[in-house]
Amino acid sequence: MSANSFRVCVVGAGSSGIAAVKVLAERGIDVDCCELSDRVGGNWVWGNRNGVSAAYRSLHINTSRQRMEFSDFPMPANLPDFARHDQIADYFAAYTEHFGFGDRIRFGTGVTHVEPQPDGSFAVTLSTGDTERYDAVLVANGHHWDPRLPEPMFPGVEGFRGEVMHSHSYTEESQLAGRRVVVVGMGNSAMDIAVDASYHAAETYLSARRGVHVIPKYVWGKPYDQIAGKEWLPSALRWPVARRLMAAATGPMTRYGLPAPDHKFAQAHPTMSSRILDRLAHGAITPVPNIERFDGDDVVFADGRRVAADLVVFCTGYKISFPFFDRDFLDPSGDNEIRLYRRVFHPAVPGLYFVGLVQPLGAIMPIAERQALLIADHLQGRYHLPGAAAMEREIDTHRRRISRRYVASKRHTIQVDYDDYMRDLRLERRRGARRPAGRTPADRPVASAAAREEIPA
Ligand SMILES: NC(=O)C1=CN([C@@H]2O[C@H](COP(=O)(O)OP(=O)(O)OC[C@H]3O[C@@H](n4cnc5c(N)ncnc54)[C@H](OP(=O)(O)O)[C@@H]3O)[C@@H](O)[C@H]2O)C=CC1
Repeated sequence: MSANSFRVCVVGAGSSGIAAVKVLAERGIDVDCCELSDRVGGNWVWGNRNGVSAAYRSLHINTSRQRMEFSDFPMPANLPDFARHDQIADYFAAYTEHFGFGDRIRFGTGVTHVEPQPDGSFAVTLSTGDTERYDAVLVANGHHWDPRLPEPMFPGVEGFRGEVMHSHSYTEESQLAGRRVVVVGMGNSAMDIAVDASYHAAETYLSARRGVHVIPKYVWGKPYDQIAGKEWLPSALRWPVARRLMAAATGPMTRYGLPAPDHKFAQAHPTMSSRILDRLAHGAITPVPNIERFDGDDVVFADGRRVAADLVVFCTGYKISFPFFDRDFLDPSGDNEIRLYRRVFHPAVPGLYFVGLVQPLGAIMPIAERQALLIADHLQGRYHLPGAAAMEREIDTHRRRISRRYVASKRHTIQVDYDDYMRDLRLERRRGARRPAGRTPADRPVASAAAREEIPA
C-alpha cells in the first residue's frame, strides 16, 4: 500500500452493497467489493449461487416499486407495483450495468476474515486465500441469511416423525405438496409460505405466538406504503392515519380467526399480505396458537389441540451475523444487536461502516443509498462524527426508543421507521458537515490528503 493509496472494501454485492459501491466509485474512491455469488442482488436472486439467499419461487416484495427504487434509477414502469424476485434481481443488475461499476466487484470471492490492524487499516482475507490491506471496510453482508430457530426448541422435537425446517430452506411449492404443513410465525415469510401451502399442501396450519396487524398491499386502490409514507409527515400523524386506514380496510384480525394483536399498529415490523386474509377467509388455512410440544407424529398447540403433521416450517426470523469478524471483536449473537452511531458508524473503530443493517418499516435500498452518501462524505473528510460520548448517547437514546416503541423481540433490535430515518440521515449529513473534525478517534480522516484531492467534488 503506497502512502497515497486509499482502498475501501465493501463486503457483499446485495442491494445495499451495490448502492455503496456505486456512490463510492462515483466519488473516485478506490473501492473493491467482494461477492461470493456470480451476480449482484443477494437475497433477491432465487437459487443464488452464494447459497444463502432466502428467496422462494413465489416471492414478491412487499414494498411498492416507487418506494424501493434507487433515487437516480427508476424501476421500469412496466413492472408491477410489487415486483417479483427475478424482476428485482434484474433491476439491480441493470443498475450495476448502467452506472458501470461492475468491474469493482470481485465475483466468486467471499470475505472470510476481517482483522483491524494497529495502524488503523484492515487485513481482509478472501476465500481465495489472499489477504489484502484496506483503509476502510463497509459491511453489507445482509441480515436475512442466518436462520434463527426457536431458542429453546420446543420439547419432543427429537422424536417428531415429520420434517422440521426453517423458512430459509424453503425454495418452492413442491416442498409442501400433498403434506400436512404447520407454518410457525407471523412475519412476512410465514404469510407467504402459508399462502403457498394453502394451494399445494394437504392441510395448512398457521401457528402464532402473538397476533399481528396484517396490512393489505392496497388501500383505496393505491399501494399501502404510498399513502402515509412521506418523509415530511411526522410519525405522530403518519401512524394514526395508517392505523385508521388499515382498520377500515381489514377490520379486526379476530374476524379471520387470528389472535388479537397484543400491541398497537406499527409497534411491530409490518406483516404485509393481502392474500393471507383471503386464504383464511376461504378456510384454506387454519390458525392455531403457539406450539407447546411435539409428540410422535403430532404437533401439540398451547390450547391443547393436536394435529398430525408431515412438515413444520419455522418462519422464526434471522440472526445478525458477521462470520468474518473474530467473536471477541464483534459478536451480535447474544441480543441480536450492535451499537452503531446512526446505525452506520462503529463508534470506536475508525473506518468500519455498516450499510443496510436496519430493518425498516419500508424498503432498504434508498436507505442504503443515503447511508453510503454519509460514509462517502466521511471518507472524504466532508462529514465529521460527534465526540465519543455524544455517539454513545445517540445509540442509547435510539435503543430506548426502540424498546419503548416495539414489541420486545429479537426481530426488532435494528428496526427503524423508514421516513423518519431517511430524514435523519439527510439532516445528519448536514450536521456532520458543520462539525469540527477529530472530536473522536473514530473520526480520523481516513482518506489521505492525496486521495481527497483526487476525489471530484
Ligand atoms: N415479500 C417480502 O418482501 C418478504 C419480506 N420478508 C422480510 O424478511 C425479514 C424476515 O422476515 P421473517 O422471516 O418473516 O422473520 P421475522 O423476524 O420478521 O418474523 C419472525 C416471526 O416468528 C415469530 N417467532 C420468533 N421466534 C419464535 C418462537 N420461538 N416461537 C414462535 N414464534 C416465533 C416472531 O414472533 P414475535 O413477533 O413474537 O417475535 C415473528 O412472528 C423481514 O424484514 C421481512 O419483512 C420476508 C419474507 C417476504
